[in-house]
Amino acid sequence: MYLNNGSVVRAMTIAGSDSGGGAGIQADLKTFAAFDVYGSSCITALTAQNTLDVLGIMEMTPEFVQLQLQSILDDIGTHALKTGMLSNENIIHVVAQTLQQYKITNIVVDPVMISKSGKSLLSYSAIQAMKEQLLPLADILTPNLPEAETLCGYPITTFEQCLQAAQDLASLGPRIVIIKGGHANEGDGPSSHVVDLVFDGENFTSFHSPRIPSHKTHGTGCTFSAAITAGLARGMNFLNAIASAKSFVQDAIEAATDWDVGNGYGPTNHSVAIRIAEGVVAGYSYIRKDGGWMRCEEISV
Ligand SMILES: Nc1ncnc2c1ncn2[C@@H]1O[C@H](COP(=O)(O)OP(=O)(O)O)[C@@H](O)[C@H]1O
Ligand SMILES: Cc1ncc(COP(=O)(O)O)c(N)n1
Repeated sequence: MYLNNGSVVRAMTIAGSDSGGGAGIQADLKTFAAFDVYGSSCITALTAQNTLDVLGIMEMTPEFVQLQLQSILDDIGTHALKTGMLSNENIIHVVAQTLQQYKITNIVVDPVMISKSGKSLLSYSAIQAMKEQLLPLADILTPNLPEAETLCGYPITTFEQCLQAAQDLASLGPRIVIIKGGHANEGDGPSSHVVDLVFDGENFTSFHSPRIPSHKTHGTGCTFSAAITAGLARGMNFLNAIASAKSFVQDAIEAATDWDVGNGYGPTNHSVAIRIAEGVVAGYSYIRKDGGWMRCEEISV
């Protein structure tokens, strides 16, 4: 187990259970283990789910969510924490309250709303609670494109709109916003690269990787945010944590391309070695120019 100053490094996830094992709590704990980080979990809802569909959802009561959080935080503690499927506003409320009460740091919020199979994982009425109560506590917010559109309230179809959306989301509280590009250009056929855009309140960095032509992408968002959380728990700075997470997800999709697990959006393969920011991910930084942003320096973290 990875040690930091002699202490076992711990990470925690607050999310829904995916009975199929590809997303949610199950993906998060597999990712923490791959990063050699001890993982604990608070389950917000059970889903009866496979790679084709979400057949049913059973929500926990807010009281039981709170009890799980207290039981972990009073004893085990955590160096970083992520949220995934939160299901409703009452759960969001107790989660936000408890994170403040225990002064949790290194909080990654993955604003999970809809499964790859198209089912809602967050009630519509909970979106405002997420914006008002949870986003101000987030160190890192990781929406995919449809989630960023919902939180912003406008469509994002161009790179310029994506730059604007990241700034608008940062104004709601998170220190760092990453808009993930897995869903880009879905209407006109996917592009050859997946670009994840990072805004830290002042500067933009974009991470580019080849788009793997695969349907084994169930749980990629959960895996990505869990990998960032594990990186933060291990003491990485945010860019290194994001770079390591992106290469981990890429390798996990690649390693699952010939898997026969399920008949729909198959899970990724978490049994891949982690690469701790070895200059493997190409990215770009941006400078302000003529009232807009210009891509300039190529970076590798
Ligand atoms: N086909 C793909 N090839 C390579 N990377 C991908 C692919 N699809 C998604 N990713 C990566 O997986 C992560 C999750 O992206 P995305 O699919 O947009 O999120 P979500 O799973 O929340 O919908 C991002 O880092 C993204 O770059
Ligand atoms: C419990 C749970 N949490 C999150 C997701 C999102 O993952 P995906 O978008 O890949 O379906 C999911 N399907 N189930």
